[in-house]
Amino acid sequence: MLAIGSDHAAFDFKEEIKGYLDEKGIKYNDFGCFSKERVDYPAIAEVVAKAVASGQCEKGLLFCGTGVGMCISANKVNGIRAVVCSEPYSAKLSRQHNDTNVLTLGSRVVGPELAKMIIDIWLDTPFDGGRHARRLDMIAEIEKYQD
Ligand SMILES: O=C(CO)[C@H](O)[C@H](O)[C@H](O)COP(=O)(O)O
Repeated sequence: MLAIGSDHAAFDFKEEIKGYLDEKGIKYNDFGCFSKERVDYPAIAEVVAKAVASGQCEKGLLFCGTGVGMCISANKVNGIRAVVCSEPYSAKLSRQHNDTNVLTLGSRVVGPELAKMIIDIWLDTPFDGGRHARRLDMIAEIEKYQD
């Protein structure tokens, strides 16, 4: 189960991606927003990130105008490794090396077809583990100091 969310800037974009996920038979929980009325992206990022961090959802997809605000906000939740991507290479490597669990995209940056390609490769690429796991452990240690 994916957790997905957007602000108003990416509402139509989210609807298009939901249709794509439906075609592929990928289940998701939409945490909003539910119209084009202006909303503040941190509120959406927080609920999606917490759904992932708690294990309620396996991974998260967050969309806003640039993907940047969603990425910054999601990464404030302990256990979240969010990446903003506008091309598939970083999406793939973020899974292999960083085990990212939230992908953010900018509806004002990437078109829907490129977005679908990025989402596909991000969802399909496993974490490599090995030396990369040690580095994720180090990131988790940094989180502990913030409590
Ligand atoms: O948070 C953002 C930038 O990092 C997103 O792009 C938002 O969608 C954007 O800031 C919304 O801006 P608006 O002028 O309120 O549409």
